[in-house]
This record gives sequence, structure tokens and C-alpha cells, in this order.
Amino acid sequence: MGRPVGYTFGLAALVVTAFCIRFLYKFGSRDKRLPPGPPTIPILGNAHQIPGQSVEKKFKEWADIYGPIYSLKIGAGTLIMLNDKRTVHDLLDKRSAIYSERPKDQQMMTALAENFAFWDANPAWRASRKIAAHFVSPKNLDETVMAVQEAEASQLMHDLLNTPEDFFNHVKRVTASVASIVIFGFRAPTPDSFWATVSSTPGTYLPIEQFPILNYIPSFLVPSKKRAKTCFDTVSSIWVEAHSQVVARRQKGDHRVSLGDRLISGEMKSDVEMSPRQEANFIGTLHQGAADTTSTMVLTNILYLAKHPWIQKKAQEELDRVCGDHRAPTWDDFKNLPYINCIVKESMRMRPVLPTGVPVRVNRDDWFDGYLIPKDSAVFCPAYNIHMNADLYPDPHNYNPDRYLNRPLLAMSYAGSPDYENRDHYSYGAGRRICVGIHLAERTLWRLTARLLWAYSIKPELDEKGNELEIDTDAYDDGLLCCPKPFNVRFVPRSEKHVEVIKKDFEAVEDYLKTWE
Ligand code: HEM
Repeated sequence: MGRPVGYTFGLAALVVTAFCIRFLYKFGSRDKRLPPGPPTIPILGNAHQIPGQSVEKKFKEWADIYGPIYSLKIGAGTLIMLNDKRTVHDLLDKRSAIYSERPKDQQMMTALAENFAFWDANPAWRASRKIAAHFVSPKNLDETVMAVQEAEASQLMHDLLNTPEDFFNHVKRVTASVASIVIFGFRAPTPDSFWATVSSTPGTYLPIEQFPILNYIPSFLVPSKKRAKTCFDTVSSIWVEAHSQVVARRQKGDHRVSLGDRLISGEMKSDVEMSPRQEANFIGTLHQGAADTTSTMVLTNILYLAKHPWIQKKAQEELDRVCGDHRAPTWDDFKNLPYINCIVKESMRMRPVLPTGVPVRVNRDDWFDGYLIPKDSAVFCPAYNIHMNADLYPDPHNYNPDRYLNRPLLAMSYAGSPDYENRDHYSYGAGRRICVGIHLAERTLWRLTARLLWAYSIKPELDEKGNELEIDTDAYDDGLLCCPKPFNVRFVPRSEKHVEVIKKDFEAVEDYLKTWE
């Protein structure tokens, strides 16, 4: 005889309920085979423990508890954090063939659809990366744009002489201008010029990949979906405008040595065909990667130098020995001014612009140190965790450029070396996706730091009684980039002779700079 319908229905409901409870309980939980990590709760996993601010400090706290590799669960997603030199080298450098995709993220993919920094390691990414790497190679930079980059540094020194209180804007202008020259063949003469202000970001959005149920919310209830599309349109229209200005200039017969010029003329060709809009977004991506990151690092340098006058003195003794007071340093002095390089490295270690790094996605299941790294995990090289590890950098919270005295080379020499234990820092990332603009960034940072220290003593602001105000090296914005909050310092020229040279240097390049406008 068959069972009553009510009984069968009840049993089915019980099974479904049990299944749902088990599913919800398991959703967000950590598979036992994963690297360790903080306890999870159903559904959210660790999402509720991730703070909205200073997230890098929380990541570091967990690194202190769970060691060189740990995992976090965000709903269905897995984050893997690599906290020492060996784990980064073994996974991101040595196994880069599988650790080079970018995490899948629908809304980022809409907002940044033609930004190759967020593409998987596909043929189009390879083609873009190849051109970019070739164009911002040391050889090309030193052969084609060295003179104008030195001239830009001369303008910065002059701007600081005239309106030192405006130094944030001067620094932002010069780094944007340096990038614009290389990428578009145009410079930004003032902080409000078109070439100094191009940039936009998508803002916050729903974590759909980690919580797929969010996909079922109707689009009209999710403003971030619309925002992602608007972001793409806005950014794209800026780069298309920038690209068309290069085309228009060339049509007037004014051909320059920028990447844009070479692509438009066909002198350089992508292995994967690009439409004019894609070409515009490709070079725009480089500008976006270059401008704010570099200015942020220069501002960090200024902040930390103002706080540590004895470091300035040490650098200035070296500068005086090599350049005297009759000429400013140039890139040709790099080998003779090793302490400037130490200062650049130490600022990058103390305050990496992207403290948690930019994650890659592993494209298949992998095993490391007995742990499972599941396919599609987002794998982080959080520079802050590594840089604040006292075993790797003794007394890590102390700003001490001397720790780099025995590492006189530029960052790429260490990042590309198999001797991973000797690596200087991780502020440019690691593996196949390491910052493609590293050579340009290193040159700009060194040049500007050397010039600043040669020309000025950077001093704290004075209060109304003439006492120096305290410099707060912890006052940083909590945005996408780790940038110092607005602060005040004084740029005191080192002598009358230095002032004379600053003025003369600028006079000598003023007309030449105009040819790049
Ligand atoms: C101080 C200055 C800079 C810092 C700190 C910096 C930092 C970084 C970091 C951390 C990444 C992610 C690397 C990874 O995924 O492991 C990155 C990627 C990138 N950077 Fe930079 N960057 C700087 C300057 C530049 C410059 C000057 C350019 C352009 C000329 C540039 C263009 C890019 C691009 C296009 C990517 C994406 C690379 C890819 O996904 O293949 N960056 N940068």
C-alpha cells in the first residue's frame, strides 16, 4: 500500500530543508585542504571580518597568526594571501603559467572592459603587454625621452621655488606630464591642463562572483551595474579624445616619439588587431597606471623626508660630493648617488601605493606545501604583509633607507632575479603581471627625489610661534591608492647658488618644453 501523500510531502520538505541548511552551512566555509585562516561563518565566510578601512593591517594581523600562506573565504570565493618571499617566488614567479589571469568580476569587466591590466592572460593581453614593455623599456626611455623628462624635473624645481605651498599639484602635474609625453607626445604645462587631469574609477559594486544569488537582483535595483557602464563610457571617451588629439597633431605634420605616435603611424603594431577605440583605451590604460601611482610615491617621499631630516642630510652630503652646488643631478649620476635609490626603495617599502597588491587568478587546482589552491582563487601578493615582516625587514616600522645600502640596483633587477631572498620590495607586484611601467616609474622617482634633495631642504610647517609642527606619517587616505592626506611642508632652497641654478635650468628648457605642448 502506498504511503499517504502528506507523509511523502513532509519527507521531501525535510530533505530539501536539510539540504538547504547543509548548503547554507557549507557555503562560505573553508575546505579542510585549503591553507589555514580565520574561522568562517555560514554564507559570509570571512567577509564580515574584512574591515572597510586599513584592510592591509587586518591582512597583516592574520599573516602573523597563520604564517606565510593563509586563506579567506568570501561566500563562494577563495582568497589566498602570500606573505613571504618564498611563497611569492614559488607561486607567482615560478608557476606564472597558471598564476597570471585576473579574477573574474562582471562589473569590473564592464567598467574596465578595454583596460588590459584587468584582462586574463589571453592573446590580446600578451599583445598589449608586449608593446608596452617594449616602449617603456630602459633603452627606449633613455634614448627617446630622457631630455624632456629631465626638463620636466627642472620645471618642478622652478614651480616649487615660486609656489611651494602648491606642491601637491606640482607633483601631480609633473608625473602626469611625464607619462603623457611618453604615451601621447603631449605635456601638461599646468595642473589643470587636459593632460594632467585624465582619470576615473568605477567605485564600489556588488560582489556577484562571491555571492551569485546577487545576480538575480533586477538590474534596475543595482545602481553599480549602471555605474560600471557609465565608468567605461566616461573613461573611454577621455582616451578617445586624447587619441584623436594625437591623430590631429600628426595630420598637421607634427610627428613625435610617443607610443601613440608609433601606433598611429604603424611603426609599432599589435599582434592582435585593435580598433581605434581599443588603441585609445590601451594607451589610456598605461597613462592611468602611470600618473597617480608615481605622484603618490613622490608625495610619500616628501612626507617621510620631512619627518627624517638626518636622512636628507646624508643624501645631501652625497649630492654635494658628486654635483656640488653648480649643477643639479641627472639620470647619468645614478651610479654615483646610491643613497637616492635607497630612499626611493625605503619609501616604497614603508608605504606601497597598492598595499594589498592586485590579485591574480589561478587557472587550475594547484597544490603548495600540502595545501590546495583551488582553481579560480584570487591570489594576493600583499606588499604590506611582506614589507612589515620583521624576519625579512628588521625593525620594519622604522624608516631606514640604510637597509638598502647593499642593494644598489633598480627594482626590476631584483624582481627578475632567481635570488628571491635578496629582493628589495614588492610594491610593483610579482610574476608575469608585475608592473609593466616599472622602468619609467623608477626613473621618474629617482630623478625627482634626487632633484628635490639637491635643491631643497624639506622642513615641517611652522606654527604662529615659529615652532615646527609635528609631521604625521600615519595620515594616509584609505582609497584605492595609499596616498598621504594633504600635509604642509616648507621647501627651503639650500643656498642662493642653488636658486640661481634652478632658475637657469628652467630658463634653458622653457622653450624646449613648449615644443611638447
Ligand atoms: C610608483 C609607480 C608605480 C607603482 C607603485 C605601480 C604598481 C603596480 C602594481 C602593484 C601593479 C600590479 C602588479 C601585479 O599584478 O602583480 C601594476 C600593474 C600595472 N602597472 Fe604599475 N605601478 C607604477 C607605475 C606605473 C607606470 C609608470 C605605468 C605605465 C607606464 C604602469 C602601468 C601598469 C600597468 C599597465 C599594469 C598592469 C600590468 C598587467 O596587468 O599586465 N604602472 N603596477
